[in-house]
Amino acid sequence: MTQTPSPVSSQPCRSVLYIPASRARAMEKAKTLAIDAIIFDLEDAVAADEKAAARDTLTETLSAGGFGPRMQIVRINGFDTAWGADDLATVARAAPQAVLLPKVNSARDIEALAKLLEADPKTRDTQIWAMMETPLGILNAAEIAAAPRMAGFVMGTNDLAKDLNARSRAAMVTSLQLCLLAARAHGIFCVDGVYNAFKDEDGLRAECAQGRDFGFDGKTLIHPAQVAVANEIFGPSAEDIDLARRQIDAYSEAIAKGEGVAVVDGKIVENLHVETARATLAKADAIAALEAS
Ligand SMILES: CC(C)(COP(=O)(O)OP(=O)(O)OC[C@H]1O[C@@H](n2cnc3c(N)ncnc32)[C@H](O)[C@@H]1OP(=O)(O)O)[C@@H](O)C(=O)NCCC(=O)NCCSC(=O)C[C@H](O)C(=O)O
Ligand SMILES: [Mg+2]
Repeated sequence: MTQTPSPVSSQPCRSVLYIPASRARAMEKAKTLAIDAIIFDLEDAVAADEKAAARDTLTETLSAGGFGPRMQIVRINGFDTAWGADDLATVARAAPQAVLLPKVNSARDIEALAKLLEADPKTRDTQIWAMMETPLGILNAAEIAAAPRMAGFVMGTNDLAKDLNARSRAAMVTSLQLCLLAARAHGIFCVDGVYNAFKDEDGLRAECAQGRDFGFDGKTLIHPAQVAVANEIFGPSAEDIDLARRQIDAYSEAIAKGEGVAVVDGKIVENLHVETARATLAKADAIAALEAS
């Protein structure tokens, strides 16, 4: 029997901001930013000799709270490094919603982490997100998405470009789409990689639009200046909402007349388009609720 994937939730995941866990002031600033999720980073953005202090700063910051509805995710170092085990102990103390494992290669990496989380009562409900950034991980995307506790993929396009020896985003499109296929098949979030040139708003806008059209839920970001563009591009526009309402109304009228198909703006509207329209409205409602909170 085929497994029915659970639908991706309407929970907004448009803007996912990385913050080095060593930067207390930046973590404080995040409480004022209109971001849907935060990745508190203990991995690449924190130098080796700052890791221990960053763990303490992170524990204090998350224990103090104040992040409201923003999803809290902690990126730890891998368990093949000297820091992974201590980072996981920090996750148990700081109690974020999710832990993000870098450089995931196979479902075994996730299963091992899930066992560790299961063993500690403080992390029994912690979800797992995976950095998709190695060639082997990309090839194993489907089994990784299906692994226990998996809630989301984050594309690591810097590491992936390095490992592929790629010089363009075009060279990574197959990898991005393999991860999207796996995420959609298993009903988990899939968030696009970062845009490194954080002062180039036009470039960011173009890459966000491409990521949205591919099907990503949102974009990982490295600077507050990138937040507004990601929220705009990955949220339904006024035109999207208007079209969704008109499609739902036209389809209801068609059904009332005993017809299975409506036409809106010269294009057919069937049941499947109405599902998409309802999802658009649900996302718009979720964003409005978030912004009102
Ligand atoms: C890139 C930065 C080092 C720039 O920092 P800075 O010079 O401090 O920027 P500004 O002076 O313009 O900052 C203005 C204010 O904004 C705050 N700020 C800056 N960055 C952030 C942030 N990420 N989150 C929250 N707040 C932030 C500053 O504190 C200033 O605030 P205030 O003083 O109150 O006015 C810096 O932006 C940075 O470190 N960015 C994150 C880098 C990072 O996390 N990199 C790792 C993730 S990317 C990655 O690893 C991808 C993946 O694995 C892959 O393989 O692709
Ligand atoms: Mg990386």
